[in-house]
Amino acid sequence: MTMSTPYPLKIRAVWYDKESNTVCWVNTLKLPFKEEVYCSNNPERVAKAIIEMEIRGAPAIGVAAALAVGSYAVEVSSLPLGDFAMSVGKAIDTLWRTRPTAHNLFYALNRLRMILEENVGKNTSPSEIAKMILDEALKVMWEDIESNIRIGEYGAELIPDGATILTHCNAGALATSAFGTAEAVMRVAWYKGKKIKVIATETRPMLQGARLTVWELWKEGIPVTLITDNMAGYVIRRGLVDAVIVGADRVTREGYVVNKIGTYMIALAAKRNNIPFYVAAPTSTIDLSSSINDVVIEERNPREVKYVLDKLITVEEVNALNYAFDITDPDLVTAIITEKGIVYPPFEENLKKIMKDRG
Ligand SMILES: CSC[C@@H](O)[C@@H](O)C(=O)COP(=O)(O)O
Repeated sequence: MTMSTPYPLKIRAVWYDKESNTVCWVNTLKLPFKEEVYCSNNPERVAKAIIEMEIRGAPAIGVAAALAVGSYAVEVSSLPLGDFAMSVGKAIDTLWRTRPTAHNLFYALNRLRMILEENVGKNTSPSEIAKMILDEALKVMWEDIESNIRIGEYGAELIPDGATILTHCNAGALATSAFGTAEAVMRVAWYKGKKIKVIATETRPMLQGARLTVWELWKEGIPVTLITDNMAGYVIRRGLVDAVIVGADRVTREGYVVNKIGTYMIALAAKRNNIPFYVAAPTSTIDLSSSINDVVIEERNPREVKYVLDKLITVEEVNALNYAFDITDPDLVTAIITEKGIVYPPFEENLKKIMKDRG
């Protein structure tokens, strides 16, 4: 399955290699210093890559997990049906437990689990089921790329020529399969000739902004300025920012946006200073079945806070908190840019409308 795209896919974060029947990914932990690629169809290895953040960003996690299950299903398709079903079910469970917050992971794995269960019930042969699962995983990947491009096209309309956009974390190609969400908006605006500039926050503790967003925009030729996270409020207050655009890991039915830790403070500053705060997210990130009270905010190893690029920066024994995500209230969000269109408040009502044909 291939797809021609109206814009170049200059960076691929996650893809399928047919020849070796593996999922391949760029190890984002090594960027921007080294472009290291790994390929595997071992669910445990891919799960480790997600947990340790070689692969990160909500859509990229979903696509990688789907392709891991798809390629693994093909790998074990010579097993008898019962053993095949058990092995693939176990692979889905392993990937399910990797990171708890991004909805895309559960969305993608649920699609594959449904195919497995339906067809095991019908006594379909393992090789046919494996093919269906792999095809579905590839569909998840292409849908992701397609959504990113649509998000870019819808979002670019909101961006005035010459605008300075502030973004947080990395919602670029490296957080998806190929094109990005918040960065898709910037890319398309840029390709359409809008002379935008971007301010990227460094995004402690894992530095996705400094390491990944800056690298991606640099490669694209889009002017980018790096700031520390704690500069965002002042930079906005000084009038240096025309709009904020971020991605999301999960959008709840009420329109709460769960995204990288630090997003909430930026949204507050944007509201206070009357600049728009946009969220770019595919519908695979929107979970109408979750209310804000159900959301699990991942807490990661405190070591990530105490060390920067493997260098200890504090007293080794100190306690550190490491919430990976925060929650932005719906009233701080100007609009959510999806592949189906731009959603404005009231979010609870309008998200429902846009999600109607998503099922
Ligand atoms: C298009 S990616 C949107 C989000 O996944 C992104 O902003 C983010 O918070 C990523 O967090 P990470 O911990 O790097 O996986």
